[in-house]
Amino acid sequence: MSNVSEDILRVHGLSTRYFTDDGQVNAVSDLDVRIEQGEVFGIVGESGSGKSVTARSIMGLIESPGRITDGEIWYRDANLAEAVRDDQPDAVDGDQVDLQQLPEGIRRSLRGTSFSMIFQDPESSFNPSLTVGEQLAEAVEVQRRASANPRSTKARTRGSAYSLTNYALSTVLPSRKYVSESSRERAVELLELVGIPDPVERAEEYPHEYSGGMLQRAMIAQALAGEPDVLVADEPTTALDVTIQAQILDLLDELQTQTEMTILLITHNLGVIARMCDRVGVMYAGEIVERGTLEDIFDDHVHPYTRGLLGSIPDIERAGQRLQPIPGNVPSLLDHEMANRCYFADRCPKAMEACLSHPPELDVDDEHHAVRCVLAETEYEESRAVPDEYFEDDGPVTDGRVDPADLEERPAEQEPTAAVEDGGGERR
Ligand SMILES: Nc1ncnc2c1ncn2[C@@H]1O[C@H](COP(=O)(O)OP(=O)(O)OP(=O)(O)O)[C@@H](O)[C@H]1O
Ligand code: NI
Repeated sequence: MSNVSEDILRVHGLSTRYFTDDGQVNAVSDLDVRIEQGEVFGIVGESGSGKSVTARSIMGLIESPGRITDGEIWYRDANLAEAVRDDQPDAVDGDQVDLQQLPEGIRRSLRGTSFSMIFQDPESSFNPSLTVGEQLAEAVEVQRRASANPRSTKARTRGSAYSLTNYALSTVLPSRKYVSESSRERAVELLELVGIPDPVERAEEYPHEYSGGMLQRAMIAQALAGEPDVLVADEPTTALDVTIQAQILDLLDELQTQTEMTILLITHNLGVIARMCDRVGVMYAGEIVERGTLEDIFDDHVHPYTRGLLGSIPDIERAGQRLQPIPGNVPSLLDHEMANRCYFADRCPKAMEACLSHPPELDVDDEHHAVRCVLAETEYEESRAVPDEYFEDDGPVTDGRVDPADLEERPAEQEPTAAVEDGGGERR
């Protein structure tokens, strides 16, 4: 694991809302995350818990009717800090910069070079009418221009002025005819790096000529073209079949080791978390409800929701047994339908009177392990339990159970990662 306290990213009090015709959707609320340089940080939760909105907020990719309404996103980059300091002193703290306070042009210039994102659906990342090689070469070209910008140490010693304008100008998308031969060569190298056979030939092919797994690899190559410090991977393997899933996870793991980049990995699959991550945040209803190391989450969890997620993992040793989905529905995130209580209380087997006010985040035993649940401080007492009938009129009638597919898309016998249940042999 990486050195303690070298945070590359520090998200504080992040709230992202969507202002829809039905009302305000509280997609992400008061979210805190610290990600250390070089670690793989996982975010896990059921569908609709706000994982993708968190990822897009960090990337600066929230579109109307959505908006980040609150919070800070501190990113550690000494050269960026120096470039910004004069114009926007409030946005700088030592070698960290609050991305939320940067003009959109600067924020945009960081995408691809400082932050890259890969998605569940690789088709969306490629233009169907250009070859994969051409598109990768363009991505490389953007990076080449960016590294000629004042942020690089080389430019700095040559005495270029640090300014926000230089930043924005340096990463304007090049037109295709200016893509250099060396960028084309680098594109082929990238295809090779992500394990695409015959990369010279494959570079000449169009996206539709690639299989799903190959296109996923190509998208990873595209994300790596800018040598990003932080890779945000949103369900990068969900759409793939299990063997390919395992290969892509291996590839990400290998690339992470080679490049020492930091990865924010989003998934609803705790098996993927166990296999890939150093630390985890469990999301529910737009909040991180429990976070900590793998041990904290898998062995010493406090939140009944975390317990519930673990119970819903297919168990290889008990193959054939039914999953235990968490009863009840994910809550509405519409502001006017959210009661000011623990959002999980209506599904929680241990809901007590204290859960009827919204819990703050509480430390468990060390600085890494924190939970939004009164059980961090109080023992469960049956005499204080909220009666089952209490929540029956609270919001829409539940139609029974959560679809286990929301939590785990693969049947037990195909599950690629048994690490969750086998005592953690594959955990790092
Ligand atoms: N463009 C949008 N307009 C309105 N609401 C949105 C929009 N995008 C997301 N939301 C809402 O934000 C909430 C969180 O969505 P998000 O996509 O982050 O969930 P998720 O945890 O990534 O789920 P999944 O596992 O299904 O991808 C949901 O209630 C969703 O309806
Ligand atoms: Ni999502």
